[in-house]
Amino acid sequence: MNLRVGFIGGGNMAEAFISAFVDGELLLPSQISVSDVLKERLDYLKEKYGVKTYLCNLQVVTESDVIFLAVKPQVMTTVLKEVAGSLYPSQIVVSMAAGYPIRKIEEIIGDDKKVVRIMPNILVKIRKGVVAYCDNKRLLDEERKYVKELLSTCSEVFDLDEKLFDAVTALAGSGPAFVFLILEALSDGGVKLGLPRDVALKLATQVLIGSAEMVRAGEHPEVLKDKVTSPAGTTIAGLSALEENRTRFALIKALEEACKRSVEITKLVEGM
Ligand SMILES: NC(=O)C1=CN([C@@H]2O[C@H](COP(=O)(O)OP(=O)(O)OC[C@H]3O[C@@H](n4cnc5c(N)ncnc54)[C@H](OP(=O)(O)O)[C@@H]3O)[C@@H](O)[C@H]2O)C=CC1
Ligand SMILES: O=C(O)[C@@H]1CCC=N1
Repeated sequence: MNLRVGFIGGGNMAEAFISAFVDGELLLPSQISVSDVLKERLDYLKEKYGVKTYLCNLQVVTESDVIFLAVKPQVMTTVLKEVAGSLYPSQIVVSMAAGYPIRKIEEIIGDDKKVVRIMPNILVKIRKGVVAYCDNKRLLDEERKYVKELLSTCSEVFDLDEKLFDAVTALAGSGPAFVFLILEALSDGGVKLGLPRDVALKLATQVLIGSAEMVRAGEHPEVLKDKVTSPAGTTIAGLSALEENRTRFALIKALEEACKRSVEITKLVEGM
């Protein structure tokens, strides 16, 4: 299968996918079309990736077999109502909007349409993302396979029940922002101790990458943590400060709050 792919909304996530698809040579720029309300944004995407761009969302619908909806959840209802009459049951609609359920999409465009809901993260841009995947069972096996292949070129794809999407949104969707904050804070700590800013950021980044790689290689973080921590040494002094400041609790709470917000967004959009 070699389908035409469209994006409605040409913001951060659309660019992350476009960049991954084009740079990964999975799709030709001529197979990709994008629409947005901002002409400057479209000019930027056309110049950088060579994709086709339109101010009209319906043009993307006309030109695409797979249509990614990459607008904010609060804009989804308007966009879905706009495109509903132009969609064919053969087209595949892929929504990445946080908190926007499949049943709401079907309510607007019809439950005869092929609908996929994903929760990606910004790391797809460098083809190291994760994507949670579910669909409304209307896709043919080969279509489902194609969409997942497309997504797996830039991410690890997890088949998950839609009821887990609020939790996945918190951990995987929002997660990179929490990690960027941690990286920034570690760099600041280094600067406070006298390290040059660029050295501090590079050290913090390498520590994070290496630590994640060790966990990925199979050892549990708790075991690894103990290997770093000498009796009466430096690490336990630092860990003790983290515990005193309830760092674990703060991270758990961050995920709970992000998840709660995803549920709130669902309630909000269901009233639209
Ligand atoms: N950013 C992330 O890391 C992640 C985001 N998501 C989801 O992806 C979706 C997109 O997020 P993100 O890329 O960050 O958002 P952005 O705001 O960066 O991109 C959305 C784009 O859509 C444009 N837009 C607004 N209204 C319309 C319209 N009616 N028709 C066409 N385009 C329109 C916006 O223009 P303008 O700015 O002028 O409004 C903007 O350029 C969201 O639903 C979000 O929940 C999911 C996982 C991760
Ligand atoms: O902040 C948000 O709402 C979006 C969804 C997950 C990441 N960014």
